[in-house]
Amino acid sequence: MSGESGASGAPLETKLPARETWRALYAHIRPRRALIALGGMLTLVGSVTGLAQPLAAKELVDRLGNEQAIGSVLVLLTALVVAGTAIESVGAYVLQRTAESVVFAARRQLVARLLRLRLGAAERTQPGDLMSRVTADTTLLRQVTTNSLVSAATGALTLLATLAMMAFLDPVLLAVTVGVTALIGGSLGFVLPHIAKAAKRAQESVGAISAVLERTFGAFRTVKASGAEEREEAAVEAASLEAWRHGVRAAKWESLASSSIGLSIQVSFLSVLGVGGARVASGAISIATLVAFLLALFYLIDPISRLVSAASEYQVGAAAVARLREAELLETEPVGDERAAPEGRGPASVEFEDVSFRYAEGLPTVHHGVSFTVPGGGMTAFVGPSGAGKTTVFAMIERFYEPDGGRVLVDGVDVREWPLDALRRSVGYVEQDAPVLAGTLRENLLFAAPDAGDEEIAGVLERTRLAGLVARLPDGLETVVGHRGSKLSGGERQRVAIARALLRRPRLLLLDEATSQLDAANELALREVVAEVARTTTVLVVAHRLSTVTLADRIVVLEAGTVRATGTHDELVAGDPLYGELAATQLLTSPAGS
Ligand SMILES: Nc1ncnc2c1ncn2[C@@H]1O[C@H](COP(=O)(O)OP(=O)(O)OP(=O)(O)O)[C@@H](O)[C@H]1O
Repeated sequence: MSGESGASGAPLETKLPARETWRALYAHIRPRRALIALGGMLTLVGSVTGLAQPLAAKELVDRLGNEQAIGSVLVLLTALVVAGTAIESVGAYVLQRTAESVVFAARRQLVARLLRLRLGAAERTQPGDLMSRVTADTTLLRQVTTNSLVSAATGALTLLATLAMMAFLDPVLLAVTVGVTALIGGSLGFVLPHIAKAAKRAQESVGAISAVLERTFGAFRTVKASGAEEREEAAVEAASLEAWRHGVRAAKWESLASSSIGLSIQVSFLSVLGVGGARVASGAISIATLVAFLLALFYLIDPISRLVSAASEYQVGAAAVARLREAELLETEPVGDERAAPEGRGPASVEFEDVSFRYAEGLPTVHHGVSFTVPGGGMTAFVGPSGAGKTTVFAMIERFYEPDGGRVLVDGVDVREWPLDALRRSVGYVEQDAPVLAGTLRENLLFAAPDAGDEEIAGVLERTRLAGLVARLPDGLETVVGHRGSKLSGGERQRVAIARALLRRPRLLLLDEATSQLDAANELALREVVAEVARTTTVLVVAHRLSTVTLADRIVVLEAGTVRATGTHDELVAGDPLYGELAATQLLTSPAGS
């Protein structure tokens, strides 16, 4: 198979209209809106309690002026401060907790979708970029779905309440304040879009870093053997630098936004002091009113800051939500109704009816009307030049891809009518490069059949001639096999993969033989395994070795996406020149066209 899993896919498009961004965002919030409302209410109550403080302070100053007792007002003021702080911190906890839940749910939901992506959709993406969407982008939801939403709501309400109180104190001074603030705050409209753009770029760069890292660690030996460490390092550094640059740019705009609030309050403060002083002198307002107004002005900083930072955070969150949405929109596999599964027993039959297929638009057609029939049981070998479409036959049986024309039938039922789970439960698939996953040997064996018991494992190890290897290993089945099974030999990896497939008790075993040469002992072991499995299961083998083909009950010769001939080894040697040539070289996959 080709289809490298490296940084081969094009990055996904990251544009989402504002309305849809909001809708996607709301979908994350919806299940937890009650808790967010509760957190918001508590925060609001906390802020309102804070807001009562200037009024209490005014009372205090008034009483001082009139030489009245201030003890009770001081107690009230202290109680307000303590209660306000306590309520606010409970509110903050509720919100943070909910934020974590939003992130958790988003991750769970995204991973559930990503694991069910169609192979074609997954191949169009960069795995590292998808990973960063699950890890980094979801984290950004934390702020935007809770804190910034609540900040916006509570900020707006507190702002209104503060303004109302200011109007009550002195409408003229309020007009001065609003005038100055609006003048400076107006510049925000210019700043916010820059934050959104920089945040999006920064997240894309984080995705790019993951993509390069995934490529590097996915092919670590190749990187080392190619002496590519420095180039890979440079690629990560370039992406990191991009992330840094956009992060710094966002920080610049954000600091400009928040300093504009500070500035507007400072200027308002001075203006109110000037205008207010004149009004006190003219007797229009009392000194206590001016003090209360200046305090209220101080309280204006908080809601305005909240509104501005909510707006900034929304811009950052919107970039993340857009990236999550794109990943969610990738096409997933249809599951199908389990109850509709055909009731097959024993070895399964396979039929291709005039199947035509290409991997994607714009790519060459791989199958040009492939037809063949394999009855249940026995072993069928697929041979042909490299690139003839042999592995693709297996991918179609597993319904990794669907034919553009014709039908693929398993047990006489179109694979598109099989529930996917049931289809794949019936099929055991051993890939060409026989991936063994990181973890222990036991974890690898149980990967496809987690419920298999020790006896069953022992039986399969015996059948796949792995019992001796396991006995030799100091930790037996608990031996850690390394990333992609790098601590096992190629032949062992292939047999571990066969053992894994057999534990699933398939009715059809697809074995994509390794092209690499195995030593004589390994090759013999593999032949014995295949011959034995073929007694109880339909075995299809993409064969690269003559020794495998000679065992086959029937052979399908593929060339350039069509079935060229079918028959037994002897029939084909006599009747098909291409097969004769392939067989003569002992190696059944010659380079295409040779
Ligand atoms: N995932 C994929 N996306 C796009 N093209 C692919 C993909 N997999 C295979 N191809 C292309 O389809 C053609 C057939 O590939 P296939 O792997 O089926 O050949 P094969 O006969 O198994 O070859 P080999 O013996 O070398 O394994 C090749 O030209 C290959 O480049």
